[in-house]
This record gives sequence, C-alpha cells and structure tokens, in this order.
Amino acid sequence: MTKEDEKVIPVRVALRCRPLVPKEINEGCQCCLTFVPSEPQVIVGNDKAFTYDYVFDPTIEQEEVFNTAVSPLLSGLIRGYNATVLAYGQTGSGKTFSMGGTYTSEQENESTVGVIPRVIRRIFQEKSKCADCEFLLAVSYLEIYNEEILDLLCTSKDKPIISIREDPKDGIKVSSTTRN
Ligand SMILES: Nc1ncnc2c1ncn2[C@@H]1O[C@H](COP(=O)(O)OP(=O)(O)OP(=O)(O)O)[C@@H](O)[C@H]1O
Repeated sequence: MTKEDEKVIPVRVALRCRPLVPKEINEGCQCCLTFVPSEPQVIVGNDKAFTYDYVFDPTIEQEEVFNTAVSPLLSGLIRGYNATVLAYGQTGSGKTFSMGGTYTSEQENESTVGVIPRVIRRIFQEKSKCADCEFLLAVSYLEIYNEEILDLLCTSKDKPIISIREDPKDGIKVSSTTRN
C-alpha cells in the first residue's frame, strides 16, 4: 500500500486465524491455510491467495493484534476522531475471544485479554496523562440478536424497544440506550 492509499482508505481489514480448538484436534481437523512470512497474505488450499491489511496467524497473541491493528486507531481517537472495530466471522471463529476475554478484575492483566478491555485501559491511561483536559466517558452496550436490538446495560425487566433511526442532522442513531 502506498502513502497515498493510506490517506484515502479509511477501513483496514485484518484476518485472524485462530488455532484449532481441542475438539477439532480430537476430530483430526487440520488447518487448510498457509501464511506467507512477512506478508499480510494467506493461501487457502494450494493456490488461492488473499491479501489483507494485516494477517494474524494462529501463533499471534492478543497483545500483538492490539498493538498492530487497534492501537493506531486510539492515537486518532485521543485527537478527536471516531473509530470502530468490528469483529466479523462465522460462529466459533474467535470474535468473542479477540474482542473480550476479561470478565473479572482478577483477569485484567492476563495475556488473553482482548481488544475491548485493552482499549478501555488505554483510554484511562491517556486520560490520566492529561490533567488539564475535561473528559466525558460514556459507554453503551448493545446486542443485535435475531434482528432485535438488546440494551445489555438496561437492568429493568421491561426493557424498552430500541430502534435504529436516521436523523437528518446526526445521521444514523440508535434510540434511547442506557449510557453509563
Ligand atoms: N486466538 C485464539 N487462541 C486460542 N483460542 C481461541 C482463539 N480464538 C478463539 N479461540 C477459542 O475458540 C473458541 C471459539 O471462539 P469464540 O467463542 O470467540 O468464537 P465466536 O466467533 O465469538 O463464536 P460465536 O459467533 O458462536 O459467538 C473458544 O473456545 C475460544 O476460546
């Protein structure tokens, strides 16, 4: 990719291949991908080559994924730019592992911690470096399941129905979510 391309393409695609899980090993499954050393390229079977912005083979750990693909977005975020990290893949491919990985404060420093807790940690680190700035941090947590949007931070039993609306001024908006 040239310097010019970097300026105009605002989306980067990373391919991550997880290791085989014990069940797959027991069933005799084998990895059908070959990784090209030092190139962001993967070969499926014998001859189908695909190139991405980043390719992470099964040996690559959470820290390197974060440092390579996510950390540059945070530099922009601190300077006021929006950023989105989207995990996409078939069921069992490793989206939750890559994005999550911490459920208790004891797990916070484990190497398996994923993107979301690492991002949150970095935001608070940056905040503490900037004593004379005012920060407002808010978080919403939504799940889209069977085409319904669920507000995962809403504790009430009668959860409000959440819809997606298009606002002429603010663009696409998700209505009335809980912000903590
Ligand atoms: N990079 C990895 N290293 C080791 N284990 C991994 C890795 N990625 C995923 N796994 C393991 O693979 C299994 C499936 O991963 P995960 O649950 O994250 O998939 P998913 O894409 O979120 O699935 P679903 O869409 O069904 O929720 C889990 O047991 C997880 O621990």
